[in-house]
Amino acid sequence: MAELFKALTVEEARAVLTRYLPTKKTVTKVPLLESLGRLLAVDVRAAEDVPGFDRSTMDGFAVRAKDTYGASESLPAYADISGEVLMGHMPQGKVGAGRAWRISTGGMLPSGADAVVMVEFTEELDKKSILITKAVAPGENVVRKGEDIAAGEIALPAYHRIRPQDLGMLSSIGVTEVDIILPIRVGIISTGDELVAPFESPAPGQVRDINSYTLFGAVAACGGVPQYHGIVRDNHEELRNVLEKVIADNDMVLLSGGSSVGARDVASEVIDSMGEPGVLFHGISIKPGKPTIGAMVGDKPVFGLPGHPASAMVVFDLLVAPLIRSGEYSVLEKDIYMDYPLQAEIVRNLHSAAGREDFIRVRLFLREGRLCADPVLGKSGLIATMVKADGLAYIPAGKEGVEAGEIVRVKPF
Ligand SMILES: Nc1nc2c(c(=O)[nH]1)N[C@H]1C(S)=C(S)[C@@H](COP(=O)(O)OP(=O)(O)OC[C@H]3O[C@@H](n4cnc5c(N)ncnc54)[C@H](O)[C@@H]3O)O[C@H]1N2
Ligand code: MOO
Repeated sequence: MAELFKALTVEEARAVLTRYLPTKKTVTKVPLLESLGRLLAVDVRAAEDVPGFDRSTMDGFAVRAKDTYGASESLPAYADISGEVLMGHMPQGKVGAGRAWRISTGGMLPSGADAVVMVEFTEELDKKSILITKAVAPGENVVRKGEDIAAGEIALPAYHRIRPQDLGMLSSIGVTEVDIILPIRVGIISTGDELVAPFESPAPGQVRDINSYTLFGAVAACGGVPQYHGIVRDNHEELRNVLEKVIADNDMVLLSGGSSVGARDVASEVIDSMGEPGVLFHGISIKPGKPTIGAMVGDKPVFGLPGHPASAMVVFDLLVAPLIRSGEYSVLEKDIYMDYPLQAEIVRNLHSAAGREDFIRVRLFLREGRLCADPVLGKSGLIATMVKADGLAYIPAGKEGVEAGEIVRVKPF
């Protein structure tokens, strides 16, 4: 069992978890329209070219580009109209020298033609002939066969999370069923004698449960399947019994509260007693979120998140979200800066102890075109601080605070 509050750095916590995390994934087939937001289990290759033929991207005339060379308004090129492309049909015939075929946007280019002149750059002399007032280069106003994706190419790689545009790509290559990784089921438990459900009226000394709800939303937002398991009292026996069932029913468990060092803080002892290897660390050198427990019970990660609502969300974001999102546990080793893509000017001085990574809730705004981050003041027990914030700013361990005007890295919510 890990020593109480021998705090690890985030990097160390990620590394120790990574050592124990399972690599297995469960794969299932779902209809294309049910795959949105899921992770692909395998590389998906295109079996055929898309488009399957050269297509016009404009309404106009299909021509041989070289017949238009030098054409201008003052010296137009002349062409005979020798055919018309019907949408959805293969043109019967060939575009010969000095000829043009009427074509609509999306129509199949007739053989012989290699470009399309937009209708705006033509003048119809009569039903049979046009003047072309602008030259086109070969391939102009045309999408080539296989230009969207070529037969044999990987359309989408394994572990890719399917977005709306990916549904379009899959439909274009005729994929109607998709192999996805089954989303991680995450059991959520709130602990505390003071907690009541949201539909209850809290008596003096009681508060409504917040963490089950924020964590439920956070799991779903990452593409996991949250399972609400309610409130458990600060009691060894009760927590053990609930935890046993929740671990059995899920791939991962999130407990919140009882992770500190108080007399009622039972989480660490109970988690450690559930099975090997047990608690891997208890305490991370971050603010907020120091009293965090990371454990594995068999091949299932179990996290004891701090009770303060903002702290629980910050730790979730740091350690839990990457696991759920990626479906591939090794991503925990990724550089933290990858997650903080924005650079913003902090607008107040902030203190931070050296040797501790700080995650500051910030409001974002633009000042004279520059992105600025204004820290949201308030304790980590206040959910309103998360509600008012637009993101988290990151202060690395090596820094003893930041001064107004300094650039910080920010992750938007
Ligand atoms: N002497 C010390 N006290 C505390 C320390 C410390 O280092 N020494 N750490 C503080 C920090 S930082 C945090 S964070 C909290 C962590 O506490 P626990 O994880 O043990 O959680 P609890 O004591 O059960 O609760 C803390 C706080 O959060 C409220 N809470 C808990 N669960 C929920 C929930 N589901 N919904 C809403 N609010 C919740 C609870 O009522 C407490 O107010 O410990 C500090 N103390
Ligand atoms: O870590 Mo506590 O989480 O600072 O509020």
